Amino acid sequence: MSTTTARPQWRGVIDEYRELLDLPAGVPAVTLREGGTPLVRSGWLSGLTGAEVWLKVEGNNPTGSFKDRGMTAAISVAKHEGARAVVCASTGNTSASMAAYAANCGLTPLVLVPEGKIAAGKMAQAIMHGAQVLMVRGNFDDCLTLARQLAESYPVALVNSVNPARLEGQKTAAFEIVDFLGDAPDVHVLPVGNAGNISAYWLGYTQYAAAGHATRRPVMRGFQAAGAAPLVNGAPVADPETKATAIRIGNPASWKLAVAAAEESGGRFRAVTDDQILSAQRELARRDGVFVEPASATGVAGLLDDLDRGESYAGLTVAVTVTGHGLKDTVTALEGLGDVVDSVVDADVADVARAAGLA
Ligand SMILES: Cc1ncc(COP(=O)(O)O)c(C=O)c1O
Ligand SMILES: N[C@@H](CCOP(=O)(O)O)C(=O)O
Repeated sequence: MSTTTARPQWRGVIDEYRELLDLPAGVPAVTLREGGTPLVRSGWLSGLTGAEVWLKVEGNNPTGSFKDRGMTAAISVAKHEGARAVVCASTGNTSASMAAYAANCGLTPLVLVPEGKIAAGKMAQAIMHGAQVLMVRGNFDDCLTLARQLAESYPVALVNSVNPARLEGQKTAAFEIVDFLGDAPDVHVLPVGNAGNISAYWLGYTQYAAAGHATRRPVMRGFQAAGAAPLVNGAPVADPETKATAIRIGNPASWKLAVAAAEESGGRFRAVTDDQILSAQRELARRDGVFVEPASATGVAGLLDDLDRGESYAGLTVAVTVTGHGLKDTVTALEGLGDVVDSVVDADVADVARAAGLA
């Protein structure tokens, strides 16, 4: 008989951090064991900056993005409170996540997305999990307005990040970073779209520091795509445009919380171009082996842009959230590479060796 003791499985963010989350007492967790994502040291960025740069790889969540941390909480509460159907506006990831968690507990998912602006992988996820997907002639901000109106007038629970349970779940990423590093980083860098995530991280770092688990809170630096940078411009953008479709958002719902996070932490928002984002995405894949979707590389692009501007990160500990998996949007990833099939060869070792430059 084997003497091996079974290792306890990661329980998902609600049961790992329940006492720190402001959720209804004893709410049963609808979980796909989200969270517990790796913090990978970036040799490339650490070398460039002279800092210790850690990537919080949120693409390793069950549906491939950080949204799962918030969705386990929002769907658990919705189910507990007797909802039968859930709705979200989405640029893709929220819908994939909502649909998966709704499927897991038997809720009916309804998704509103901007027509023609959703990466195929994300659309496939929502559809495979049984969501009804309605494509709206409008942008994400229009979709969110519609989703709010639906939830006000019809029996359907809204699970975008305006639902407070979402931020409760998402703040667990900050807890995990502190748990791993032993303290908060000096600086935290991340992409910003609807601005729920930067707000959730700040809540998490603040709560953990207040509870004595960290001696400090990081400086929060949020980066947006230049064509969709309302927080940088200080005004909503009517027609946001960027190849990083996940953050193609002109009027972030958590605007005030995000600005408070930046101001209270001594941080800021800056914009980077689509070329910078796509280049950062490629470099991260090639140099660190971490394949993220375009929007997810926005923080890395921002860090590189800061270096170009002469900003120093030397000697600091820096956390960079890379928010979603690269496989969600392979079309945009490959678009910039031209002909990706190097050459076709015969099934012949000499031919292969020649083509590979070995002979
Ligand atoms: C992959 C990805 N990264 C970043 C963001 C931005 O996060 P937030 O909307 O919480 O600012 C989103 C969604 O907006 C996203 O899907
Ligand atoms: N990028 C998001 C936009 C909606 O954000 P949410 O956090 O408010 O749900 C998406 O994936 O749809």
